[in-house]
Amino acid sequence: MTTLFGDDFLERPRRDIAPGATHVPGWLSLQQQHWLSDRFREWVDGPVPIRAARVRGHEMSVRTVCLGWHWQPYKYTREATDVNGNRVLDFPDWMVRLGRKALVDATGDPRAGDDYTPDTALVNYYDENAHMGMHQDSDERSTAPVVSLSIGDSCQFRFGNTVTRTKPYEDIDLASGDLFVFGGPSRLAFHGIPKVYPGTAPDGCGLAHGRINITLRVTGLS
Ligand SMILES: O=C(O)CCC(=O)C(=O)O
Ligand SMILES: [Fe+2]
Repeated sequence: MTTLFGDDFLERPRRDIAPGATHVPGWLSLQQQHWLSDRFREWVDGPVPIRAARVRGHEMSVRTVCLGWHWQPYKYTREATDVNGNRVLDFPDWMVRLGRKALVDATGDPRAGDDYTPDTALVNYYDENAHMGMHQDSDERSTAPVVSLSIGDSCQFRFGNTVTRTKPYEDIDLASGDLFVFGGPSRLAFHGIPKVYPGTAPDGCGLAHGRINITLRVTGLS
């Protein structure tokens, strides 16, 4: 029998990791994960193909496609000048609503999303060998929170401090459907993905291999 509040739910409660940083396991239903996986395939086939950004001459192992604004190290542009020059897809209205709901659910404050209008999404794809080094999300001019969604294989997520990319940090597993929000005093915390756990994507999430991560952000640009 499957129950709504089975072991998985009880073992992985919502948890504050640091002030302003909250992990909400299982936030997206399987159906929502599947729907987002389908959208991912449309974005990949959009005007700007998914690509590995080059950071100081090295290709990242993660590949990224963007909505609203195109991120390239270390700026946002409307046109993907480091790919094919095309303008990226518009940021969808439903993603604004999704971001607002995420803040409400992560904080428990029904008003937490009222002033939140994300205008860019970085959509990352990790194959089984991909990882992301410790970094800050600091190319945005706004201090509004980052909303992060995970679909597919689980990964190890390292969430650190705002001063150094080294310890203290905490390692947390992010699974398919999980929400992670970091804002306030944690907005500029260093974080990274040391590894993906291949073969851990749940049946029905819409992704057979690898991991999709979607981060919603406010660029502060106009
Ligand atoms: O994949 C993740 O969960 C984090 C991605 C990330 O930190 C980023 O895109 O800046
Ligand atoms: Fe990041």
